[in-house]
Amino acid sequence: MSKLNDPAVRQVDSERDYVSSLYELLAERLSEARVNRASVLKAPAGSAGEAHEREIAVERLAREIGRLEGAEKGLVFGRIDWADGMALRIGRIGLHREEDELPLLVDWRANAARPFYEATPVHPMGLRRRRHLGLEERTVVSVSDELLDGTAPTDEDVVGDGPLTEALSARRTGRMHAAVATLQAEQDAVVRSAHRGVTVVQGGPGTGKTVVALHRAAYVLYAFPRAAEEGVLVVGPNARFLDYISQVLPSLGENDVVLATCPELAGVSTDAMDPFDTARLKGGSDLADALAGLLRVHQAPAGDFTVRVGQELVHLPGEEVAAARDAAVAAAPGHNPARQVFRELLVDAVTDAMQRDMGDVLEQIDADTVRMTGLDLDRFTGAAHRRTEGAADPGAVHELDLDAIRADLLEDAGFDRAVEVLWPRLVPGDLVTALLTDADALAEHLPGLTAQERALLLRGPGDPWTGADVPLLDEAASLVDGPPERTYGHVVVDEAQELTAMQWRMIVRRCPGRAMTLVGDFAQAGPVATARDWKEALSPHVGPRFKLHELTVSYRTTQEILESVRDLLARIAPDQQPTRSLRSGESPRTLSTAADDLVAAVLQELRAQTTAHPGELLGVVCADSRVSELTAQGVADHARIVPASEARGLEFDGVLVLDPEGIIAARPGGERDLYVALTRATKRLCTITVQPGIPSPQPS
Ligand SMILES: Nc1ncnc2c1ncn2[C@@H]1O[C@H](COP(=O)(O)OP(=O)(O)OP(=O)(O)O)[C@@H](O)[C@H]1O
Repeated sequence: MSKLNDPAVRQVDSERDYVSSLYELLAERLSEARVNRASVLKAPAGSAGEAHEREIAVERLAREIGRLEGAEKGLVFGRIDWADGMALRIGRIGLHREEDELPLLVDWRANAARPFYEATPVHPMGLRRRRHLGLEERTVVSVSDELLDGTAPTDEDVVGDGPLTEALSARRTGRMHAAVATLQAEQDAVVRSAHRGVTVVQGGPGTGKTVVALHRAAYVLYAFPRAAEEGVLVVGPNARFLDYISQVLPSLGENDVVLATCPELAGVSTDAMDPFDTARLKGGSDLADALAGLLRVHQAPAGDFTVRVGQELVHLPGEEVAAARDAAVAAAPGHNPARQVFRELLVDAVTDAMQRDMGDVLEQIDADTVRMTGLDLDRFTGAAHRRTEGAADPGAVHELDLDAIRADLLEDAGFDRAVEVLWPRLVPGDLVTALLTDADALAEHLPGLTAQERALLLRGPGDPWTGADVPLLDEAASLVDGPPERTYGHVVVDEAQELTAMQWRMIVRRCPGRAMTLVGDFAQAGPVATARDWKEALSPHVGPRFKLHELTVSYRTTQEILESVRDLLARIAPDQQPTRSLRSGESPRTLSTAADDLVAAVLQELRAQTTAHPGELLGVVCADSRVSELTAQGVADHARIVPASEARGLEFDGVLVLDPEGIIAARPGGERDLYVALTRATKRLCTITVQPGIPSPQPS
């Protein structure tokens, strides 16, 4: 068949004009936005108000430019056709010629695009055909059709290998790509869910949990304007992972999502690590109770309050102080803001007491005058008001004085010092230090721990903060200064099985509306995770109010690799059903070497793989302690070296897992680290075991 008669070529040609007109429209919109921004920037801003408005307009236009630029690559990827001939093109963003016209390109998140993801031959949703378009730069290079209504293909249809197969067999680049063109129905159901509360996604390795989490973030921005206005946050386990996923949302035209690790959220940077036992203990929610208990010790615990005002000593009884404390705690979240309220209440109480005392003194003077002179001064001065509590006559002389005294007291350093004794101002870190450096405080506030466990928590006053201290510092900050200023309308957490109870608290604090998408796999939990399942992790925050979805198909790990880890999975997560895979490939291989020869064996294997499969992305996963030696020996020239503790979520075409026993032994729960390591490859897996018993061959 000549090329011209080939239906695939004809269909590709027929799509090209339409797609190039979409790119022209995109370029037009982009240049309009750039021109608008330039003219806004040029316009003079006379007043501060105008300058502010200008800033807002520039920001809005910059966002729009970012959105349009982000959508450039793979702008349009789909088309749906109804039996009556109507067709819609689906793409990363929506494009209209005029606002009130039908869109030339429908945003993938729009309702109109739903059938593209949801229609099946069993439920075609009125569609005849779903078409995927493959683009190179701005040109259509392939089309691939699925017929959904049972009709036979015509010469306008190009039925072939699905685009999913193509997407899955593409080489890995070290950065995750959007899967917007090939989201599968069970994934799309989560992404597009109308549920605004807590959505949980459980699934084995490679089932697309990260894909779902990120596309869900983009969907929330599109479909839930209120949440979008309040901002969307994506939390990941470490910087390496955030870098891996960093391109996905911008490529969906979304540049405003905040990506952060827990330490970044807390604004604390630290490399120091606790031993795992200590870290796990620090992750328990009883630490939050302990910090709150310790804080209460600093909030007017008991006793009277006596303060000098001018020449007077004013005394407040303990009950009055306690009432002020309770009112302050109820009025303001946070120790320091509540201290301010407490101080004001004490000022009121002191001035009231002075007023009472002054009334008593005046009464005494009146009585003495009557006794000594027989004159009733009140009758002459009409000053009976002065004994009343003042409201009756705001002009009363001593009432004005009391106002002045109140104002003076609020400014008075001596008064503040007296308050400081009852309710000191605190710095969050000091509260954590006060708990963790004092064996008595630990014993008092963590009565549920054994002496041995408390000893694990004890730290020296000058010790650096560790990763496990970060949520404690954040907790202390919220106890001391009140809730975080920056909160979000929707929070997405990836690798959520990793979070400790204390980390959950810091994340939930940033999402007052409890609108979250949480994805993870408890079979992959690291050594510090404190919960074993979603219920345990979430019930303190939302009780049973979360919607659980399960993903069942792996799009990364081949069936052969999944088979090879089946026994391991049964040991680490006996309740979990093995995932099935859409991919099949080579059987995993195992090599064995003497300890001294490990690096040489790694280099040899990497060279062999590079020669056999040029251009593929290779990863070497090993116990963390081996990273520096491998780097020094040049392994990083051939592959990415990934410490097992940071392998979660990542993937490579080919993976070498070094010394599995070493990975298991490196940390508690090491079998789960090994499971993560063994499930990172999309194509081939090679495990190199170390046999210390085998001596290295001696050069002859
Ligand atoms: N619908 C899809 N279309 C194309 N590729 C997909 C799809 N779903 C998942 N993938 C690909 O499969 C791989 C695994 O996806 P992802 O990382 O989201 O899985 P995961 O469940 O988060 O894995 P892990 O449990 O290891 O963290 C990625 O390369 C991803 O791009």
